Amino acid sequence: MPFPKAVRLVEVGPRDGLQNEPEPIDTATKLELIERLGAAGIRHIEAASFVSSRWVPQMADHCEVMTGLTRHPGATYSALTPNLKGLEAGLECGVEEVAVFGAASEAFSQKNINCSIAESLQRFEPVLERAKAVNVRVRGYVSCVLGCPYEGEIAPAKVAEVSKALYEMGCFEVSLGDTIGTGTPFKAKRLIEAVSRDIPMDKLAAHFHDTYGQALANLYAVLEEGIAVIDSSVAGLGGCPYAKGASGNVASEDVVYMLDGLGIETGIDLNKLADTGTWITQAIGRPNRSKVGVALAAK
Ligand SMILES: CC(C)(COP(=O)([O-])OP(=O)([O-])OC[C@H]1O[C@@H](n2cnc3c(N)ncnc32)[C@H](O)[C@@H]1OP(=O)([O-])[O-])[C@@H](O)C(=O)NCCC(=O)NCCSC(=O)C[C@@](C)(O)CC(=O)[O-]
Repeated sequence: MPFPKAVRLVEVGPRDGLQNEPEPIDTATKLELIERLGAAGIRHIEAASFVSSRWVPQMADHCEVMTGLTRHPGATYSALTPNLKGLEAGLECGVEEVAVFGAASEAFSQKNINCSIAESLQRFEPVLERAKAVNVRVRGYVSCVLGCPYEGEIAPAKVAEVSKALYEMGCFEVSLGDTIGTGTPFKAKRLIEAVSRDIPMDKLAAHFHDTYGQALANLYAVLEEGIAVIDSSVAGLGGCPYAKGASGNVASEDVVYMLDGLGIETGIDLNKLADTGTWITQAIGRPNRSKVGVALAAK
């Protein structure tokens, strides 16, 4: 299949990137991060998470973030909502798009959201119904699509089954999470082949972590399959609190640099994005995990 002409980047840095930070990050820093990402041309930003603050304290200021952010024209600011309680809280704070998150691994589902895969799908149904009633789009995540920290290998058929359930429930897009970054390119291709039998390619997204340094190679492989939506995190921030050792998402700067080189449009200003990566890593005292970001900063 030819490469897509354009890719939509979903920036998950403010949520996936920051949710695991041990020290509290003030709301003003999160808001400035979101503003800078918007100014760099990113038009889809996952800004917060309406989960239990006992489970994920870093996301406790979700409402202040959603109500305080500066909206760029044409941009969408979304939030995670694992259940109806999360959705109702999000709606009160003006969320315009939400995401439910399940897993292709039973053990990960239990650790992450405290229920089985089947129970999670039951929890998501009322979220989808209520969101539809108020015209809020729902994205669906599937974690552990290329490996699980507790169960090891995960069969593509299992990922396809959970993804199909989310899509049939009404999720407008299903994002496939290589939560612990163990995937490799052929495996990533086989995964997309399996999942795209039931879901149109343009309703799928790749959400790859870079723990083993494979994320860009895996993205190249799935671009060849026709994937045109990529999740990434500025400066490669992040890691999942329920996947020990998981490092951040693939760095947004690295993805944009690769896509620019392939002649694939993103609408994103790489220099502004790289400046944002330099700024946020200095602001929170983290190393910049974007090779492109580091290289551009050194120029
Ligand atoms: C899902 C729950 C809430 C279930 O948690 P639970 O304990 O099973 O839920 P519960 O219904 O039994 O409620 C227990 C308590 O939590 C409260 N509660 C219940 N729901 C909410 C809510 N929405 N917001 C705030 N509070 C909530 C509820 O009110 C109650 O409070 P209490 O009466 O004990 O004071 C919990 O397990 C949780 O918050 N988990 C956190 C999961 C998480 O955020 N994980 C990281 C994000 S996923 C990820 O990073 C992967 C992804 C998406 O990036 C893709 C990839 O890379 O793979």
